[in-house]
Amino acid sequence: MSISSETQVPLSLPIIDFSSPDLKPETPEWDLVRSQVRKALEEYGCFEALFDGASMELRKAKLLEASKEVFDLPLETKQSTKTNIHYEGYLTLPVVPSQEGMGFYGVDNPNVVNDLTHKLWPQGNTFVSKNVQSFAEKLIELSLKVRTMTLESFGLEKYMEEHLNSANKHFQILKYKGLSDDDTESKIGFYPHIDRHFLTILSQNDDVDGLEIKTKDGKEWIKVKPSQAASFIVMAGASLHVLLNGGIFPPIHRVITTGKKDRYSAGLFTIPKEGVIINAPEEMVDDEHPRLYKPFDFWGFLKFSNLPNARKDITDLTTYCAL
Ligand SMILES: O=C(O)CCC(=O)C(=O)O
Ligand SMILES: [Fe+2]
Repeated sequence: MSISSETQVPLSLPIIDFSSPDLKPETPEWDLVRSQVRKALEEYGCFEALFDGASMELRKAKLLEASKEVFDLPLETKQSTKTNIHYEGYLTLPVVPSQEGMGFYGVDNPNVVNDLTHKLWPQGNTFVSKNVQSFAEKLIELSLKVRTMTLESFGLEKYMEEHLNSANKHFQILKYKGLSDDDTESKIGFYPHIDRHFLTILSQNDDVDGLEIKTKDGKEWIKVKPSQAASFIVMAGASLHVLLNGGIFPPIHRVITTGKKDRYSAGLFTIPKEGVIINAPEEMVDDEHPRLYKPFDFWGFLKFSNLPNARKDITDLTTYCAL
């Protein structure tokens, strides 16, 4: 049988394996993975990472249970976690009412997770806090490897410590309500956007897909179908793009809800600390690569790109930096 010219293999993301116990700096294995990371971030702005197979599968299952416990609480209880920090506590977006999130800002501090679970359950909830923390810890480990490799691949070792110290770790669990019986078509679960911070690591539950990532040429959406249960999507954000003077790019992505089942996902976000000014090192600037952005204040950009007329794509960055 001949294959029709219409038949196309669906696009997929590069897959990079971080699971080897020998993956340590200054080994041939590290250098190989580092070059794969660099290529993927240049060409796709993201990749699928395999990391710690069996242990992550178990952690993922526990996190799913913990997420359900959180989102099953009464709305008022969830709302009581809100503070004046943008990322902290319960979060909903008026334009996408089917989505809700719970954010642990500064997740590497055990008090943050404990305090938040105590707001949700006066007596605390060890199952939730332990599992949130241990899941986030593994993602922090992966994000540290990716950030280190990325800076090394551009020869920016001398800025490593400063960069690694310049970010807070934020962990968020998310729920997207499945379609109701009246819904006849798929719905937007999360509108198309670029992430604004340095780096995102996403974990979607295998049985409900929905994440789609736009190709660099802007022509196609890649439907993300993780190749294994224990895999994660690593994605560059606008702040990393600014730091590397455009050396990598932040991809546009969205979530589409197609089935009746609720979708749960979780992410680790590496967010520039307040007061940090991001400026591409001189090593990243030459005649062929003129400086793209003036010194960049992430928290100012966050406010700007939250305004109702923001486009949620890279043009927000160019507009903000031209002000
Ligand atoms: O739920 C997802 O898979 C995507 C979430 C996302 O894009 C975000 O939180 O920025
Ligand atoms: Fe995102």
